Amino acid sequence: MKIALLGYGRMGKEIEKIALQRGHEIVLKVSKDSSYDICKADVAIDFSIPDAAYGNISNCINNNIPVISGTTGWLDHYDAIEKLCLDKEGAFIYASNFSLGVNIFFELNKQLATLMKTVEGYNTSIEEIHHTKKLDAPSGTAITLAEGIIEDSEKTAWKLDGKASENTIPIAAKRIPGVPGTHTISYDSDIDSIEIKHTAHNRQGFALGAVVAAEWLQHRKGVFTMKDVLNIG
Ligand SMILES: NC(=O)C1=CN([C@@H]2O[C@H](COP(=O)(O)OP(=O)(O)OC[C@H]3O[C@@H](n4cnc5c(N)ncnc54)[C@H](OP(=O)(O)O)[C@@H]3O)[C@@H](O)[C@H]2O)C=CC1
Ligand SMILES: O=C(O)C1=N[C@H](C(=O)O)C[C@H](O)C1
Repeated sequence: MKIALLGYGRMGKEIEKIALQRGHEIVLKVSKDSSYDICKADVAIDFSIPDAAYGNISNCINNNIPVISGTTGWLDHYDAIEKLCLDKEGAFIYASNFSLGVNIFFELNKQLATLMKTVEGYNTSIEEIHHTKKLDAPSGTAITLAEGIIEDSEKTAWKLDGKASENTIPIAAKRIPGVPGTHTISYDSDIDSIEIKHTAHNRQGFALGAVVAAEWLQHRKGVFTMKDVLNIG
């Protein structure tokens, strides 16, 4: 597969290593806001910055190139991308987190939320820890986790770094040098606490998931998620 890397930072470089190991070719490496010819690629993988993701993704779809995006912090435009992709009969996958472990964790989070609905007296909260270079907060993964809880509980919204009301889930975003990504869901009562936690030890899982998703998407049309790719949930 000929892959275009839209964003050649920490993730772009990690994806390059894994793509080469799996026998693919990197035909384009884009960093900064520059013009580029996407048409030489079979598939594009966007791990750029929040302000650039919409432009990168729409450029791919308009040129009929299947595109994977892992960039977080641009989801105000997600519906517009979904519509563009369906109108143009393109192929697109967004995931806040491409790692297999986190996608299993997403399912575990939903199952725990369903169980916790049956008991009283627990306060729900989410904590995410990332490296200090991260541009957005809360993390896309923390938002997906909050949405998973909201789907099957009385909670209706999440709130960053503030005091949550009864129906909102507080998300604490911490920044510590070198941390690839740690997410914890806690249910605390006066009697006890229940926690589930995912810790990424490095970026390999995110990168492998993105390359596997690109391989899966190459010959498909439509808007998909990692649940489709991994066939879980
Ligand atoms: N979904 C997932 O599994 C994961 C998602 N992420 C997300 O991926 C994104 C990238 O993370 P990370 O690699 O750590 O960040 P980096 O800051 O290391 O890389 C971002 C890259 O995007 C480049 N860039 C800037 N403007 C543009 C543009 N217009 N078009 C293309 N590239 C551009 C930057 O170039 P320059 O340095 O020259 O400015 C830089 O190379 C973040 O949103 C992060 O949250 C991260 C890990 C996993
Ligand atoms: O910026 C990062 O590094 C990460 N971003 C993603 C997110 O916002 O959830 C995924 C992962 O946690 C690493």
